[in-house]
Amino acid sequence: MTAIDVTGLSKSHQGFPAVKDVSFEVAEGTIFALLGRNGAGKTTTVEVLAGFQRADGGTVRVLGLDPWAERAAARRRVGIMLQEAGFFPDLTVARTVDTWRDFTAAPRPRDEALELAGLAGRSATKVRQLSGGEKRRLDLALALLGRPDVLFLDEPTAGMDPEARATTWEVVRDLAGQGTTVLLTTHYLEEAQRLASALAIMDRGEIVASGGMAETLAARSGRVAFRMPARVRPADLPLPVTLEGGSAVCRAEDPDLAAQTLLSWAASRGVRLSGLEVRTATLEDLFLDLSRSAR
Ligand SMILES: Nc1ncnc2c1ncn2[C@@H]1O[C@H](COP(=O)(O)OP(=O)(O)OP(=O)(O)O)[C@@H](O)[C@H]1O
Repeated sequence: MTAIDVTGLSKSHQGFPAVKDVSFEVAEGTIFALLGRNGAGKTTTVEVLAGFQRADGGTVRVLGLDPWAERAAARRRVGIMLQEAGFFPDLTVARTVDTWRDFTAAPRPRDEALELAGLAGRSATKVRQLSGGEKRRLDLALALLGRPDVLFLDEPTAGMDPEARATTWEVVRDLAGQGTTVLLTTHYLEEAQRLASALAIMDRGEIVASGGMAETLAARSGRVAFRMPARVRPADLPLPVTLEGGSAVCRAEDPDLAAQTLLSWAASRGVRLSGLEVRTATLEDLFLDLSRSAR
């Protein structure tokens, strides 16, 4: 079942086309990463999906509902964590959650939400005394209050230390395991690669790559890197390489095969390839390749 369906979405801000003809689908119970450089149009897309902004063109459906026209019905089933949280700084964490609970149908108990978001024990703290990462966690606790079927998380781990990030991703993974559909944006590509089963990369308002995570990465070149041996010139090697620092880097669809070719060449000449590193494409490779070609 498709939980989120975006077809031909476009949205301008004061004449500036922030999102142009964007289409993607998110399957129920999966984690989908919406990625892109600053200003690519991710937040605008999420805000349209969350019903905060009205699309200029195209169709958007969340659980079959139009998030703008059927906002009340959609809101009951989604949890939203945007980049700018509007908290009252003088309220305690507990009061903030309780105030939010009053507006939520069948909310989770306060302590359960705080525990889930990694804020257990901080109930009595005033919001102004929370760190940036802790404020993100409070935001997550509020997004989880209504046991949403769909969660929109716009840079949920911004400002968190590595341990807090890992805990947050664990929560997200558990929620998806229980059937929640999660659409998130993040600049932490390694974590997105581990967490999400599908992705779309946006650039200047358009989608430049999308699909299943595994398939999308498998279709990209992997790389073999090694320290360039003394007295060997790139032209001597059996495969084309680029020099990056002191390393020779060979991009290949099948990096294992490329490594074998290089190693047998080296063995036949009594050359040693040290620091050899073989890996399939990562999300970061894909992202950087796309950014380079977009420049
Ligand atoms: N309210 C607004 N008024 C005018 N321009 C806007 C507005 N909101 C966003 N924009 C512009 O639209 C473009 C897309 O912005 P958006 O916030 O959607 O990008 P993003 O991919 O979420 O970026 P980031 O990673 O920095 O959060 C940017 O060029 C931004 O300056």
